[in-house]
Amino acid sequence: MTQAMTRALGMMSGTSLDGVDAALIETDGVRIADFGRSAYRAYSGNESAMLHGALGQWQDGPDAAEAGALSVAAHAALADGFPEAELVGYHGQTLAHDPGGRGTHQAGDGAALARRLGRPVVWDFRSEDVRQGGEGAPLAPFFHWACAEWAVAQGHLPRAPVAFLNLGGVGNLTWVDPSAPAPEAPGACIAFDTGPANAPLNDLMRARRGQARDEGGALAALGQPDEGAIARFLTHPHFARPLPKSLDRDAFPDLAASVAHLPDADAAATLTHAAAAAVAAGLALLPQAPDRVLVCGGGRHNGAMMAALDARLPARVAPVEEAGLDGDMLEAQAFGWLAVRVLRGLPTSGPGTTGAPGPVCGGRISHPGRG
Ligand SMILES: Nc1ncnc2c1ncn2[C@@H]1O[C@H](COP(=O)(O)OP(=O)(O)OP(=O)(O)O)[C@@H](O)[C@H]1O
Ligand SMILES: CC(=O)N[C@H]1[C@@H]2OC[C@@H](O2)[C@@H](O)[C@@H]1O[C@H](C)C(=O)O
Repeated sequence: MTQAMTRALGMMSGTSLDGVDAALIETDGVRIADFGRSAYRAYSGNESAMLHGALGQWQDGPDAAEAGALSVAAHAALADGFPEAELVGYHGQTLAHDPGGRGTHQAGDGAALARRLGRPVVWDFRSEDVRQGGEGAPLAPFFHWACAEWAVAQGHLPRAPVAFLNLGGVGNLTWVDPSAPAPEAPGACIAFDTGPANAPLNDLMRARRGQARDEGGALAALGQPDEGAIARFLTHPHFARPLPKSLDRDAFPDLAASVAHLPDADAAATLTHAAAAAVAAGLALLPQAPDRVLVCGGGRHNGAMMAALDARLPARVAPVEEAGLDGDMLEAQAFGWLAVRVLRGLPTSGPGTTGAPGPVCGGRISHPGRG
């Protein structure tokens, strides 16, 4: 039986703390019928500074309520431009993530957003997975299965295993078999957080140059990576952990310290190559290497990062646009697609993606007027 399609708006504000992405998607929570328009709202300097100051805080932290209110207001302003969306998927701002300890914290009250928008909002996507013993992240992998299935149907990809690599503040990778009948089917998706991606590089650029990022990878392209520092970085326990696994944004404090003595360009090149080396270390743990790695997220705009991946991965590396997808909006689309899955009672994660013991139906639905 064919399920009705829902037009959902997915919204994501990632670990880079640069702003909020929003994108429309039409789906039954399994297949993608259509992608829609999208928008981005950058955080102001003050907003970004506020959120940076709140990083690491839990629900009872001194700035958590203010960060949550900021997040709700920013998302509401963006969602107002999408009156056609029947349902909203709201990720919230991750401030802390420690699935084996205190849990995971995405600031922002979805019930407040639902009241403000007068539309149902699906939110708190990660807690249930953590409660059931999973990592709570990454959650885009089931959507990567849907993207692969869509791209195969459109003739953009062969029906063969492929990997999606997201390079945000943190990196995550999904190995997908588009022949699998559903994302929760055993063997359909294997996913994990690769390591730091852009966050340490952004922090370096902010500290040394007063800039938000290494535009295009121009600075890193002028430097030489310190291979000794990269080899030490790869001794971090994360890289020996079995898949799947997730990370907090600031899980690698020693990495920044290891480039402190280097000139700016060499420091940028080292952090860029460290991100790529982390991906290579993760790929080596997969039972079957993909022959193509499709890159999404802001890091694919960094030429030095793409060159480093090309040099270090045993696979062909290409932006996800090669498969007809929008690499800047994939995560926002993911949370629209996941919102529809929550509405339909379908699983949002499972053993292959978060290490949960079985399929997990995560997410909470808040209806306007009902809380
Ligand atoms: N033109 C560019 N040149 C260099 N780097 C870029 C460019 N555009 C984006 N980036 C990098 O990508 C980052 C944003 O990526 P993205 O929006 O995918 O991350 P995010 O959604 O915040 O994070 P996450 O995937 O961790 O949740 C920027 O902070 C910057 O480091
Ligand atoms: C806890 C958390 O917010 N994790 C983010 C972060 O940013 C990238 C990586 O680390 C990934 O695990 C996740 O985001 C994406 C959207 C995910 O869940 O797939």
